[in-house]
Amino acid sequence: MQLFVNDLTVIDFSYLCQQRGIVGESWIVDVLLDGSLNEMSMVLDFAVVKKQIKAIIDEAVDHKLLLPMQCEGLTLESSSHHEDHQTIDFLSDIASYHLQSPSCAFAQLECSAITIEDVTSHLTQIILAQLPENVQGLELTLRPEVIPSDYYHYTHGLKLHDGNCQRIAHGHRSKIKIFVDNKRNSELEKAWCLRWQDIYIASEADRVAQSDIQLSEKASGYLKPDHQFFAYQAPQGRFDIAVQKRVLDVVDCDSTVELLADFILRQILTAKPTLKGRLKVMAYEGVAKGAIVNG
Ligand SMILES: Nc1nc2c(c(=O)[nH]1)N=C([C@H](O)[C@H](O)COP(=O)(O)OP(=O)(O)OP(=O)(O)O)CN2
Repeated sequence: MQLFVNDLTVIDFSYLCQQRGIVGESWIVDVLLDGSLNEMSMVLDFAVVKKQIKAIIDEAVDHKLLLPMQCEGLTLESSSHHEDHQTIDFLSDIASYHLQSPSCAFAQLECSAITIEDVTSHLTQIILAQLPENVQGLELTLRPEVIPSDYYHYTHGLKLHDGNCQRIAHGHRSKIKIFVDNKRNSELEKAWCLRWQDIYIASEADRVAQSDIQLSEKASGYLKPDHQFFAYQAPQGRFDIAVQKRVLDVVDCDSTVELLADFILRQILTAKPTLKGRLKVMAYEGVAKGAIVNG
């Protein structure tokens, strides 16, 4: 007997990519279970699928930075600044990134590049080990949302969030809809998707001096003149990141989707003041959720 739950959850995360740097991503998860019926005549109670399997996925990869441990450009070490924190030095083809985070903000995968197949088999192993005996098979499908228009991939952290969004390098793959006089404007949408293609979005308020950043001991040997530094203390611990200007956008607000929508609107109006009163920005954060501003 098979049991399915489609759209069980959306995994919002970032990963290290040798070619693209740090990439924000959102994958929808569908689950198919294979098993015999239990004493309730069920393969598994939907409530258990929805709560327990989702919780396992959240704990394993959601809102984390996924690390391809066999990637040559990656070095992961224990932090010398804080217990249960780790540092990352990542030399990608387009920029170098240096981070310190509580260990729970990273997920290690034994592969050289993060792919849907690798994450699927990583999660399948973890979940199968925790299912009751009558469930013998598990087929997970991870899939990006089908988006017929432009979209961007961004990575950020929300220091004020009391949940996992405080992690300084988690991200999303998000579409954007921009309307002028109630009509979609693909030119503006394309421009923002180019600007925020594989971007790290930092808040000006989190900027720190180089002397105050806490990274690995070897990081200083890799830093370039265009590295910029951001750090904050949040409930899970201390977070630090050094990012090069070419893969960075610094906003004058927090990076909640409400404030990003407002940032986009303000930036468009600064460049094109004649659009005042005619604009609507609908910014998504991952799949099927976001914020709308008019102005
Ligand atoms: N009003 C807002 N709420 C939240 C924002 C935001 O910008 N505005 N942002 C976040 C985080 O950035 C987070 O990455 C997105 O959260 P979400 O995927 O909804 O998080 P959960 O894992 O809690 O939800 P699931 O349904 O379990 O995926 C949070 N909130």
